Amino acid sequence: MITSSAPGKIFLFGEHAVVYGKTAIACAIDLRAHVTVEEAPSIQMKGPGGSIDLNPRKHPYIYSVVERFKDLTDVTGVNIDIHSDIPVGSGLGSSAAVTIATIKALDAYYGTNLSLEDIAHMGHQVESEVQGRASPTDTFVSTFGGMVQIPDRKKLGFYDMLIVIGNTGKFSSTRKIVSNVAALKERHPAVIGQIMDTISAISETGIEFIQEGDFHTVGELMNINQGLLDSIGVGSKELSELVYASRKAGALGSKITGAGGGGCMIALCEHKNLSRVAHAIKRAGGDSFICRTTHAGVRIESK
Ligand SMILES: Nc1ncnc2c1ncn2[C@@H]1O[C@H](COP(=O)(O)OP(=O)(O)OP(=O)(O)O)[C@@H](O)[C@H]1O
Ligand SMILES: C[C@@](O)(CCO)CC(=O)[O-]
Ligand SMILES: [Mg+2]
Repeated sequence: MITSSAPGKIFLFGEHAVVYGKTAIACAIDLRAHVTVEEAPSIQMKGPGGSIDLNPRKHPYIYSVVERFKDLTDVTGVNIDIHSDIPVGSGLGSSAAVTIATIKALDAYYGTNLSLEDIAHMGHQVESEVQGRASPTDTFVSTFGGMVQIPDRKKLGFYDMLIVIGNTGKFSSTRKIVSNVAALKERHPAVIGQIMDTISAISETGIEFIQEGDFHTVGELMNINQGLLDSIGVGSKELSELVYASRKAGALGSKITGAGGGGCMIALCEHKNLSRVAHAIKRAGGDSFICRTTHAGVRIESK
């Protein structure tokens, strides 16, 4: 029996634009997906009512991972059991964390000796297949941990940032939102293209201020990024309510994280107003919790 785990993530800047090769900054967080694999008569997923055979409609990410292992090795029966701390369909990279942790667990189980680069690459292929379009961000962060710049695949230094996550509790499918943005871009290529370029410029400017530790300016840039996310149709009334409540309570900046449409927003805070912001998000109807950024990427927990 082998157990692995991989982290979820937040986007400080650049979701959606990064799907079109623009710059984004994302960071791993201390919510993880845990995957246990053990010998079984067929390829199965453990569920609440017992184990069932792996099904591409019910388990698209895991199915795609297993299909890729069939190209690498002789895939024998295995039971896959997922326990994840990461809310599903909420912008915190649950799909990537589950995908990357499963790749690592199967790699150890079948002895395929994949490098971290191989794992991130396979994870990106899986997300691209299931989502239709995907940037390498979520799978890269989940593999390597820490703060990263995409598409350069560059690990930035570690910055201890105080973040409150606000969850609207509304499920959103990244696949669907990404395809809505693609359709909008097709209808208005020049307009949306320029918005994507501006988001890229925000990410690049943001890196400088993160490195200087000027979090007031980082927050200001997050607010500008939020306005542009709204403009490409990935906001919602509930997300905006949490964003404005957090700013009124003193957040330095706040924005959607991940695909949007529902799911989570993040608020960058100073120590003195962390709990005020967390309470304000709750009063505005969201669930809220303080998030720690983490160095730790994918790893084996036990063998
Ligand atoms: N604990 C889990 N067990 C099984 N499948 C999961 C689990 N968590 C996530 N998934 C898979 O990931 C899908 C959600 O991924 P999706 O990309 O839409 O949202 P997300 O990854 O949470 O958010 P984002 O991509 O915006 O960061 C689920 O529908 C499911 O297929
Ligand atoms: C919306 C998006 O930019 C982020 C999802 O976490 C999609 C992607 O990068 O694949
Ligand atoms: Mg996802």
